[in-house]
Amino acid sequence: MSQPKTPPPLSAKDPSSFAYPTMKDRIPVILSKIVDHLTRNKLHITKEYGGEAAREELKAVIGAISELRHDVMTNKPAKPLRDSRHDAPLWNAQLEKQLNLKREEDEMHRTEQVKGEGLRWFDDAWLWMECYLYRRVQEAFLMCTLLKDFDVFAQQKQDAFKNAFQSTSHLTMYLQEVINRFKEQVPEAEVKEYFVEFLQVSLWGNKCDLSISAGQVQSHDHNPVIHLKVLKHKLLIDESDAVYQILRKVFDTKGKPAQVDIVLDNAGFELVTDLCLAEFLITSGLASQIVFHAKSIPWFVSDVTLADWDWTLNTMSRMNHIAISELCERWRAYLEANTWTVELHDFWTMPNSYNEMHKVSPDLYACLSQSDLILFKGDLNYRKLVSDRQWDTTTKFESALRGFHPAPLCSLRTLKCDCVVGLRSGQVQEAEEEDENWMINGDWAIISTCEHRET
Ligand SMILES: O=P(O)(O)OC[C@@]1(O)O[C@H](CO)[C@@H](O)[C@@H]1O
Ligand SMILES: [Mn+2]
Repeated sequence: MSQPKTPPPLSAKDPSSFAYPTMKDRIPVILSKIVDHLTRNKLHITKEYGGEAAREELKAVIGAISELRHDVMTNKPAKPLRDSRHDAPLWNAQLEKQLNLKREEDEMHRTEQVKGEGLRWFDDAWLWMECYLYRRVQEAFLMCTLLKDFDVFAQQKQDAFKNAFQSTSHLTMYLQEVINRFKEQVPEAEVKEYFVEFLQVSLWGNKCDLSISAGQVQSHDHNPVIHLKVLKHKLLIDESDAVYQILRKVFDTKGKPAQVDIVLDNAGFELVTDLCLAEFLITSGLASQIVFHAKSIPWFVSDVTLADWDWTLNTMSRMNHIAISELCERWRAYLEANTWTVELHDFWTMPNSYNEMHKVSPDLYACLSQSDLILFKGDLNYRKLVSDRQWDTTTKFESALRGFHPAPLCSLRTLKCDCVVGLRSGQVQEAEEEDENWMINGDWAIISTCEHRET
């Protein structure tokens, strides 16, 4: 396949890109909410984290986040990280590399007035700057001793989970029925129907992301399975069948069920939908091993950390709800038996697109190469799969992966930013006629897959 020329990355220097309102409005709001949360909870945090010393640290954190907010709003150059977390040298080396690339480009296009040194919020690649922003938020805490492991987003993630109790109740009771159904032989057509249902519930679980809503917890009391029918026409690309065939084929090639990797996105209800999908994959026999990939630091407000994983399972296991508590017992058993494992890797919280993984983190690329199917959840993962470029929307998904083929993979993504590939020609117009914000409001989605493997 002839490779299309790689277009430039999305950037806030383009006022028509969602990068611009993100840098101009959304990120300052997210940073203000962090300062508000810390200020409002000063007494509680001071008490819980060690008295006067914690109060002093809290003051420093609030100062650092306020300064970061001012830096974004006044387009100051990015600074090297000062904390001693083990990923800081890699971040700073990448910052230097981006700077050198920028100098070379400025040399080449001398026409542009060089705005002075540095990567800037409103000038450079949105993906790089936005990932760097969340790592700078972490830096403020990592500079502390008592507060270094504080997750400033934890409360919002926990509220989001509690807020979704109705949907969680509907989904888990439905899953219990399906588990009972599989006590007998289930015809192939029915297995596939259930697969598509749980895959699409997990997809739409991605609408619940707190950074897009700048922390506003969305309430939902609908039944997620019934709701699929309403959402169907907003599924712009639906390759569910192809994803199912990838799993079926594993039996023929390996003679046993698949290993499925799930690169998680948001905590809260989205994590519940991912756990239910993973349960279905084991119950149906489509998979015998699930590897979940979580984040090693708080990320993009709502992404799942190990602490969120533990909190969610502990909270569910204590809920007075028969389906939820029975499912939690199954899930604890899967974790005990290593049928389910949860892994962390710093690459997931670096700024790199996934076509750079084999260079930056060859160990992770090798680990993903063991998988039979990698499910990437959410918008940020999609952006990293396609390098956050301004592709022509009819570009093939495989081309946009730019050689990232550790194993057959699938993106389950609701659209929250202005980059998308794999559409039919004319599909953009159809969506625009119905919803001018179709690319950024999370109401539209895609299920895109690429079966190619290159280790
Ligand atoms: O990955 P997720 O949780 O689906 O979305 C991440 C996100 O909220 O952050 C970026 C914009 O700030 C976009 O990628 C997207 O809107
Ligand atoms: Mn997210």
